[in-house]
Order: sequence, then C-alpha cells, then structure tokens
Amino acid sequence: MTKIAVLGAGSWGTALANTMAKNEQDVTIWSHKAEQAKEIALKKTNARYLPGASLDSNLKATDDMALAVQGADIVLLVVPTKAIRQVAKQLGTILEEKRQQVVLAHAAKGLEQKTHLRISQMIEAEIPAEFVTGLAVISGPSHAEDVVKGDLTAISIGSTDDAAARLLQAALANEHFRPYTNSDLVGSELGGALKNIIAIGSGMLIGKGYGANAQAALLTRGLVEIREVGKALGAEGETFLGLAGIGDLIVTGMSPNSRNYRAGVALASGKPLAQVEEEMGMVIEGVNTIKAVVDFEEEFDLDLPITRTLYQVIYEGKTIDQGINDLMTRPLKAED
Ligand SMILES: NC(=O)C1=CN([C@@H]2O[C@H](COP(=O)(O)OP(=O)(O)OC[C@H]3O[C@@H](n4cnc5c(N)ncnc54)[C@H](OP(=O)(O)O)[C@@H]3O)[C@@H](O)[C@H]2O)C=CC1
Ligand SMILES: O=C(CO)COP(=O)(O)O
Repeated sequence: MTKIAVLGAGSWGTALANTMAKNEQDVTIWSHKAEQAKEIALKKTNARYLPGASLDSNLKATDDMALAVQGADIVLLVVPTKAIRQVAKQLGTILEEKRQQVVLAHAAKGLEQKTHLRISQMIEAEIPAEFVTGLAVISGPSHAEDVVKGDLTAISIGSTDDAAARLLQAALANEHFRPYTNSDLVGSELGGALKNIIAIGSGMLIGKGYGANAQAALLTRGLVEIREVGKALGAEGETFLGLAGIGDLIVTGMSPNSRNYRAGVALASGKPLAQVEEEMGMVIEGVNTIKAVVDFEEEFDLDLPITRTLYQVIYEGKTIDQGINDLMTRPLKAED
C-alpha cells in the first residue's frame, strides 16, 4: 500500500484522492478549510465541488498539512495554478523540518502569471531538491465529475523519473482509470495548460450557434498553435498527439463539463468575464494562461492567430463576430 497526501480539495483533488482511496491506497486529502476537511472525513462528500458524489470510506481528510504529509510516499498538489507556489512553499517547510523525502506530483493545468513558469518549475523553486525523489505531472482528458462516476478514463503521467511515474501509475490504475506514463514532463504540462485557451474559443463558437465543422477547425488549428508554443518551450512535438495533447483538447473543447468551454459559452452570451468567473465558482485556468501565451508569440517569434484573437476578444473588447471574421479572412496559406 502506498501512502499518499493530496493537497487541494476542489473537484480534481477530491476525484484523484477518491480514485486512489478506492484502490485501497492510504490516502489523506488536505483542505485549507477545516469545515471542508470535516465534511470529507465524516460525511464522505464534497458537496461544493462534487455535488452528489459519494466518496470512498477509506478516504481520510484533514486541514493540517503536516499531518496529511506525515509518512507519505507521494505528495500530489492539486490546487489552481495561482495557489501552487503558496502551497508548495508550505509543503517545502514541512519536508525540511521532518527531513522527509517524497515523490512529488501535481495535476494543475496553467502557467504562473508574470513569470510564465510551468507548475513544476514553481514547485522546484519552492521545494529543495534533496527532499524530492521524483517529480511527475498528471495530465490528459479527465473531468473530475466523470471520474467519480466511474466513466472510463485514460490519463498520462509525465516524468523524467520512470520509477516515480510508475509508483503513481500503480496507485491510480483500476478497471475504469488507465494511466499511461511518458517521459515528456514539459509537453505533458503544456498540453494541459494550453488546451484551456482553445476550449474557451470552442465554447464561444457553440455559444454563437456554430456547429461541428467550426469546432473541428478550431481544435485542429488550435492544436498547431499548442504544438508550436510547446516546442518553443522545450516539449516534444509528438506529445501533443497523445492524451496530454489532442486527448485533453477534445474533452475540454467538446464537453460541457469543462469550465473553460462553459466560460466561452457564457462570454458569447455577452456576460462580462468577472461575472462569468463569479458564477462559475471554480477555477477557469485558460483566462489567465492566455496572458502568458500571447507574450510567447513575440518572445519566440511564433504565429498564433487563434490565441491572439481570443486574447483580443477576452481582454481588448473585440467582438467574437469580428474575431471570427478576422480569422476566416486572413491571407490564404498552405496547411502547416
Ligand atoms: N476539475 C477537473 O476536472 C480537472 C482540473 N484540473 C486542474 O486541477 C487544478 C485544480 O482544479 P480544480 O480542483 O478543478 O479546482 P476547483 O476550482 O474545483 O477547486 C480548487 C480548490 O483549491 C482550493 N484552493 C484555492 N486556493 C488555495 C490555497 N491558496 N491553498 C489551498 N487550497 C486552495 C479551493 O479552496 P476554496 O474552496 O477555499 O476556494 C478548492 O478546494 C486546476 O489547475 C485545473 O485546471 C485538471 C484536470 C481535471
Ligand atoms: O482539464 C480538464 C479535463 O481534462 C478540466 O478542464 P476544465 O478546467 O476546463 O474543466
């Protein structure tokens, strides 16, 4: 049995912790809110983030991070990107005090604001390497709501440390949930972060009444932009043809369970971004990630027309109709 601490009790942290608890691993989930930790520990529910779900009776919960981490083999961070650095710092202090070594993993999909760092880069900056025996990212097509219902799901675990990836793979795997390992941590992180931007665009198209042709065009040309940014940042192009690339782009760009997709639909109805975020009540990572990615266009001399247009629509007042027209009437070119 592997002992696992999951830091973050939103929809995805709870779904992953629940999967491993069902697999009879020794899992403790940490919430920064005492009430929520109590609800998960005693009632085995997380009504705010996974309404209707009955969590496994083996799942433990606490609001004391040191207690959750005590004796853990794996620590998995699953908070929104904007909270990663703070949680990693807190974890680093605990590991240092205890002189404890762990396999570290995260399942967040974003880039840090201003620094544009990937999640694992923030974690490495906050947790001394001597306490980390391996670092992995959980990525791929996986809506929390569907995972807790037992829908069939395949994900990818990206790590340059095969032993770490395989430990996590074994803890997560069951007949409904199939994790694959891959060695491209950078690509796995970027596939997960960048598809959220395109998913917002996909929701906008549906909100505007367009159909499957439009979605297929956006997702396919969006994948080209994701791959170009990924390669510029050191990812392998092939990764974007796998679960962390096209796989996650399909599920996020087509499913109403995606918060990013739903945000696109809501923006297309004319709601301002602040209202869309407020009403969602959960993280919409793509609206922040896009700010980093538009900067990459200039920094790496890339051509990212979809990303740029979405940025103009979300932040610079361009209408969706104008954005679509701009994209459709660009100079004709070869597909590349
Ligand atoms: N949901 C999904 O299906 C999937 C999500 N992901 C990714 O996982 C990451 C987490 O998303 P998700 O679980 O969905 O997010 P949610 O919005 O569902 O939940 C976020 C959780 O993080 C907590 N939190 C926020 N700030 C802090 C902090 N500073 N310290 C501790 N806890 C904090 C929130 O607490 P509070 O209630 O107090 O705000 C809440 O419990 C994101 O990067 C997302 O892209 C990846 C794959 C699937
Ligand atoms: O990453 C996800 C599914 O793989 C979740 O996407 P959303 O954050 O858009 O809900």
